[in-house]
Amino acid sequence: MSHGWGYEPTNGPDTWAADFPLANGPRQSPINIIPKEAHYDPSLKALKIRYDPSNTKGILNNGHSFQVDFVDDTDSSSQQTSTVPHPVILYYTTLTGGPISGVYRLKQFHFHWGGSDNRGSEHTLNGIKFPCELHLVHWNTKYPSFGEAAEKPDGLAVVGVFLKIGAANPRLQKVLDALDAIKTKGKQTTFANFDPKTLLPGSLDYWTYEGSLTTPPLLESVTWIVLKEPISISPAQMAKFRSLLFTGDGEAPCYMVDNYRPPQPLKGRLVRASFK
Ligand SMILES: NCCOCCOCCNC(=O)c1ccc(S(N)(=O)=O)cc1
Ligand SMILES: [Zn+2]
Repeated sequence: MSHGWGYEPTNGPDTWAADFPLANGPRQSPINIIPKEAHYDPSLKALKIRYDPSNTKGILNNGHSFQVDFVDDTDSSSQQTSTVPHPVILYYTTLTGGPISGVYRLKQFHFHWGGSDNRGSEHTLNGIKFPCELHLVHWNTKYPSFGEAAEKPDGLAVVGVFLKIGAANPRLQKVLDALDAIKTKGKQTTFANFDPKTLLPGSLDYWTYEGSLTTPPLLESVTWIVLKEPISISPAQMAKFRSLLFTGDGEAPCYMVDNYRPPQPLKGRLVRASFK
């Protein structure tokens, strides 16, 4: 029985408003970015992504995409074991600067992609779709948890990176090699320390606007930071993404492709550019 939101005709983006009325809200994502209509804002700071030897928690096929999860809380469970109190030293990957104030902590990154190279990204540039888009999801540490932050207008910050077809990207290889172990919905596997900064392009020039989660519950809590410079992915590496399944073990297999929401109305929002 097919239930729950997805990307098929019966449960895809055009049907989401029925269960998630925010779908027609005033600050929905993604959007089409028109560089000529973006406003250069000299007060925007440079993005600062500080990678500490943070514990990459694992990699998961959640039935909509796959995500690499990071330790983003003081893991209380590990403090219960020993009788002798020991400091649990946890490092976090944090985002500061840019359009945001305060410290946002990386929770996970994931991708959206198409069934062929002419589509797949969520944000578009002058109406152009890229074959794939990376999202690095961070939450504002002024709130106690991701779940709480996700309900606040300044709770989340997602860095979006376009991927374009080109030479094989060695930085993706470690992620790609893990996909064999998470082919179907619900599968997860461990994933050793991974430096998410290695996935970023040379330039951190960006566009920024106030938006939302691009999947249900579509919460309007995201400051979007979309990088101007894409990173590369090869056709063979794209094929690896497309070999994942939306479906779980034992279900009729359905390839995980076209897991992107199309651009939403701007509704008067301003898109600012960090560069001229
Ligand atoms: N009170 C509980 C609220 O829970 C938070 C809601 O999020 C549930 C899971 N979804 C996500 O975490 C989530 C994260 C990022 C993106 S996206 N594609 O906008 O980057 C989409 C979805
Ligand atoms: Zn996303």
